[in-house]
Amino acid sequence: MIIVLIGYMASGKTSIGKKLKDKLNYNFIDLDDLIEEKEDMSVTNVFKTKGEVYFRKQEAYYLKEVLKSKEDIILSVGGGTPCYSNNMNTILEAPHVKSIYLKATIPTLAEKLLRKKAKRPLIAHIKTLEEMTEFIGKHLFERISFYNQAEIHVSIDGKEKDDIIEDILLELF
Ligand SMILES: Nc1ncnc2c1ncn2[C@@H]1O[C@H](COP(=O)(O)OP(=O)(O)O)[C@@H](O)[C@H]1O
Ligand SMILES: O=C(O)C1=C[C@@H](OP(=O)(O)O)[C@@H](O)[C@H](O)C1
Ligand SMILES: [Mg+2]
Repeated sequence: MIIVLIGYMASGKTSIGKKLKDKLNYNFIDLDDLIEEKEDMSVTNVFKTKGEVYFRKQEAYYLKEVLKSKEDIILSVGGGTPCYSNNMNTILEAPHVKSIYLKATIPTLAEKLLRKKAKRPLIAHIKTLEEMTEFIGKHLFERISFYNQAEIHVSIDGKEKDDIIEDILLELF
């Protein structure tokens, strides 16, 4: 089975995916890390030197490549992955795939992202909690219809990573 973790930036896709992999003894792939490895460049530098459109093309290409695998994989995608290039349908239609939305409220995301914005080119320029809250409000509104299509929804607000993993396991098995 391939378990795909989706959700907004800083909802915990990468870090929860890494922990879940150890629990389930699955392989782990982070789509951003895979792109960085293939491009031999950070996501920030791909955005800067090649542009977002190029990044989205690579993202869609490597998503399809990973979903072809027959192995057990936890796949953490980027926050934008489900929202471009028909990728959400690709995820939903792939055989042996379970999609999980790590769902968070705007205040949770704004507070986290203000501290963790440096490596996220879409929000790195945002300075105050107020601006971050306004940006996420608009951005999440554009994206939520994609995220909501995931088969399983798990709320992350106020939870430790281990509690989120428990909730995911309860939903999965
Ligand atoms: N439930 C949580 N409690 C505390 N910190 C968290 C939690 N989930 C994620 N984090 C931290 O928030 C940051 C962003 O998480 P990350 O896994 O990179 O999110 P994503 O891949 O969805 O952007 C990381 O530093 C991570 O360790
Ligand atoms: O939301 C987005 O469009 C993006 C999210 C990032 O991944 P994380 O959600 O893991 O931060 C990364 O793919 C890139 O910076 C674009
Ligand atoms: Mg990530």
